[in-house]
Amino acid sequence: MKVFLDLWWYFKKERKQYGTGIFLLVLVSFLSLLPPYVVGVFVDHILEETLTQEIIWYWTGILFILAVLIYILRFLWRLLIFGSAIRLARLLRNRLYEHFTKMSSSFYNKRRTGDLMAHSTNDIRAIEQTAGVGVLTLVDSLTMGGFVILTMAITISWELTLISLIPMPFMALMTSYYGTLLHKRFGKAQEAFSSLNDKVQESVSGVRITKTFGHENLEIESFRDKSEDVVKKNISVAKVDALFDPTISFIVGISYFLSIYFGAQYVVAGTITIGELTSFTIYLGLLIWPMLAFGWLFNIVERGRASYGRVEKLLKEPQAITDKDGAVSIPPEGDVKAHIQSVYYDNSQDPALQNILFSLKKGQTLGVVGKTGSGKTTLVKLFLREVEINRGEILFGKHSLSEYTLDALRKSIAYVPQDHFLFSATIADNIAFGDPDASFSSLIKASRLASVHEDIIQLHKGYETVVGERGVTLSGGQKQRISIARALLLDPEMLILDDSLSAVDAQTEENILYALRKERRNKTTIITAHRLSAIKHSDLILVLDEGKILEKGSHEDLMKQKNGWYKRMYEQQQLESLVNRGGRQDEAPR
Ligand SMILES: Nc1ncnc2c1ncn2[C@@H]1O[C@H](COP(=O)(O)OP(=O)(O)OP(=O)(O)O)[C@@H](O)[C@H]1O
Repeated sequence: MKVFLDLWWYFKKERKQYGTGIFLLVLVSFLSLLPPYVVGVFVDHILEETLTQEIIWYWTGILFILAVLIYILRFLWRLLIFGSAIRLARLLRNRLYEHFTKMSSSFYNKRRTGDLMAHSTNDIRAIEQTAGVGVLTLVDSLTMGGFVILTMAITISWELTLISLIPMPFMALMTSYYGTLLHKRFGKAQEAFSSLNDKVQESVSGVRITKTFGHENLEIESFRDKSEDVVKKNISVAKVDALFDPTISFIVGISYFLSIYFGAQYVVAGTITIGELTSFTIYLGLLIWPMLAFGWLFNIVERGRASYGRVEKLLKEPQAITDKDGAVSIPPEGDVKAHIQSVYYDNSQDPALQNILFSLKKGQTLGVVGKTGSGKTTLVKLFLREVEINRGEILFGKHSLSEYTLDALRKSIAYVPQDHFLFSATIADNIAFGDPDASFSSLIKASRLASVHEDIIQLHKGYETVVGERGVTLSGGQKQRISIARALLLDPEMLILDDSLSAVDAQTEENILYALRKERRNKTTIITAHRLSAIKHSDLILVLDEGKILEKGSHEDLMKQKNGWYKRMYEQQQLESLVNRGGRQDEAPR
């Protein structure tokens, strides 16, 4: 029952709804006691031959009014209690979602997507059940059970009531035992479901690679295993679940047996009337529901407790990177001065970056190159505060990056990641993602700058073409350029292109870079690349190697360094480009 204490904050918050709902529920329980009493009255009148038409009209009239009243009250309490439970689910779902959006990439590296999806669906549903059906069964089993027992004891016979209740403690023992068993098995079933969810997510997103490697059968087999596991674990839950009803019916059956056996003797002895015994057995029938409800209550509460525990644990997971107290909320603007002594990833002993010093005037372009794994992405992620600097700082405008709110940074900086992502929406919506109110002409302008406008208008519905998983398939280069257009639409103070030109051809790359130089004259740009042509025109170029600066300067400076990495790479790439063009020198050297 601890889960009710855990949810107390919500019950307090919705106290009006829950209070009224519970009051009506208790009222219904109370009103339900009348019909068995009326049946007893009828039986005794029939036996005593005193039943008149007037008595029939009187009591059936009362029963009719009662039925209508109970009908309305039942509708109302359902609305109040279940409505509040649904709102709790919404609240928790939104909290989880909000939390997910705030978590850093290391959180997602540790967690499986399927698991997170299972928490947002199954666990929330189990909590909703606890706050709805759980509250109903708790209140109903206690009040209805209590009222019925009291009525039987007071109005008929307390001795017979005690006798009929003898089997009940066994019911409490059994349900508590089943409840514990269920808790364990439900936890395992939930884990298996998470794992299946994860498998589906992974298989669907990786279906192309699976096909390419001809691993369909292996995938199908592994999916079957997981699915089989879910079935097995759910059946083991169902087995315990299935024990509840028969156990309770059996125990209630014994109660019936005892009350009829002893009740008949009381009637013979004249202690109670036949009408009263009839009422008594009907009351006993009314006890079945509260007892069943009590059994279910354990079941529901156990599930709810497990689920609430998991959701709470997730919500308590701290955000790795948060705003400082009194952080500056004005979006940064101005020069950049980086003085990075070291940057470590959580799980790593070696620094991902060390001793990176450079300055950039507002409006300048920084090019970052280096071997794969040299730290280029890590460096640009510092600007977004996706990764934190351990020692040192980066000044952007008047303050260090860590002194701005994350919101302010996001407003100033637009980032085009290596692994671009398009939503299942129209191209227009994808581009307008950062500014849904942007005018159509600004979308076109951004697309032109990103050299993707011509490609878009060739599609059958132009900007209204749906892309992403359910839409047309675009080439890697087209997706990259749409991602660039999405960032350019914001006309950000700082634009970061993280190897974002890798999938476009040399000519398109040249066009985009030319457009950026022209349009973003006063705005800062950072470009990381493997192809040196993408950063050749930068005001400052950093060559990184194992997280350190190997070379630093403009293209001209670096070309002067004899046997330098940059010079060698540039010449090699020039040669490759020449070979690719079939030895034609007609294009400008890049
Ligand atoms: N989330 C992470 N956790 C731990 N180590 C990481 C993480 N991300 C990157 N690294 C490590 O940090 C180093 C720099 O990686 P980074 O991605 O910045 O290199 P990069 O130059 O951008 O590489 P590429 O050109 O392949 O994109 C690598 O050794 C990498 O293994």
